[in-house]
Amino acid sequence: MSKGVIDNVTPFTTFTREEWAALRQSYPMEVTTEEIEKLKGFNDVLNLEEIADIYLPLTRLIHLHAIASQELYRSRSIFLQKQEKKVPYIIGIAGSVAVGKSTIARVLHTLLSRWDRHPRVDLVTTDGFLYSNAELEKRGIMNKKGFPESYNVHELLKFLAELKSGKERVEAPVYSHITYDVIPDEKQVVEQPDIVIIEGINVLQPPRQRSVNEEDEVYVSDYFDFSIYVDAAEDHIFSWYVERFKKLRETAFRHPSSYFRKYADLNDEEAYDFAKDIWDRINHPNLTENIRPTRHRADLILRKGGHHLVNQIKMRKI
Ligand SMILES: Nc1ncnc2c1ncn2[C@@H]1O[C@H](COP(=O)(O)OP(=O)(O)OP(=O)(O)O)[C@@H](O)[C@H]1O
Ligand SMILES: CC(C)(CO)[C@@H](O)C(=O)NCCC(=O)O
Repeated sequence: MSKGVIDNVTPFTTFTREEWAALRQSYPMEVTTEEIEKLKGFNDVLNLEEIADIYLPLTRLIHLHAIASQELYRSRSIFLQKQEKKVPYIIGIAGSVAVGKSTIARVLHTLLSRWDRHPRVDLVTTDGFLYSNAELEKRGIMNKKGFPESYNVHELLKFLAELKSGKERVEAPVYSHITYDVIPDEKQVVEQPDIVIIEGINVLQPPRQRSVNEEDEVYVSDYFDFSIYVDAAEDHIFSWYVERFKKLRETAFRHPSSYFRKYADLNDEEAYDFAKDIWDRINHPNLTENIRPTRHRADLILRKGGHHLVNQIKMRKI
């Protein structure tokens, strides 16, 4: 039985695409031309109706949560009779490799920045917290990239703890999909954000080792104010993985420092076989063993069908 359902009682309310899209009418929400340009800039096949029907209501919901959380914070400061440091509202986005997490994270980034109450939105991917290839080789887990043991979770927890303690300037390591490795000495600086979106396959995973000291047993998601799991049928995700792999032959794989340089000239059939091999050996087992089991920890589950169109939304009631 899944963790999200106990004796047929579920903590989620389910919306069809149509029911969810209708929520948009409760508040006038439009996307400006400037926002459309920004969204097209990072993904030119994004469907704008999808932005309007799915992501505008979602950002409105998150906006309401973020405002309520700011109010709660203010009341707490009054109760404690001291001005606490400003802390960001943190959103986690989880899901399989190639399910579309970074695309959704960027859409939310653009749309959430529109509100005066929380204009400073930052986006951080947990890819930067992967161990370097050299370290993965040393540990003999180069073929486990993306598995829980391939991340420096301690560093990720430290980063989140610093953010949530109101530290003014926090740094995160950066990963390159071109060199297929962490970039040495490059850091992403996050300064006094109102909202931080943390996107990665591992963000809802439990600690790997049980701690001797219970107080040390912290989940990455303990730092989240809101979390989203992006879901889709395996065959869709696999086809998006293959499509992206094929597209990368014309772009990232041609880059002089690309790790996959030698694959830039694969024909379609060879590219399919190569992508399928990586999928079968690494990303698919990771999805079934480590990623999908975290689905019901999310506050919201977005389920996508063909063409990346969301066809169902589950929202946590409590
Ligand atoms: N809403 C969308 N509309 C059209 N294409 C999309 C959409 N979302 C994602 N894609 C495409 O699907 C592929 C996977 O998307 P994306 O890179 O966002 O996934 P991801 O979950 O962040 O993957 P990874 O974990 O490997 O970084 C990309 O080729 C992307 O362009
Ligand atoms: C960096 C991750 C783990 C997550 O984004 C993923 O894109 C990845 O590189 N997985 C390893 C197998 C592969 O190359 O697809």
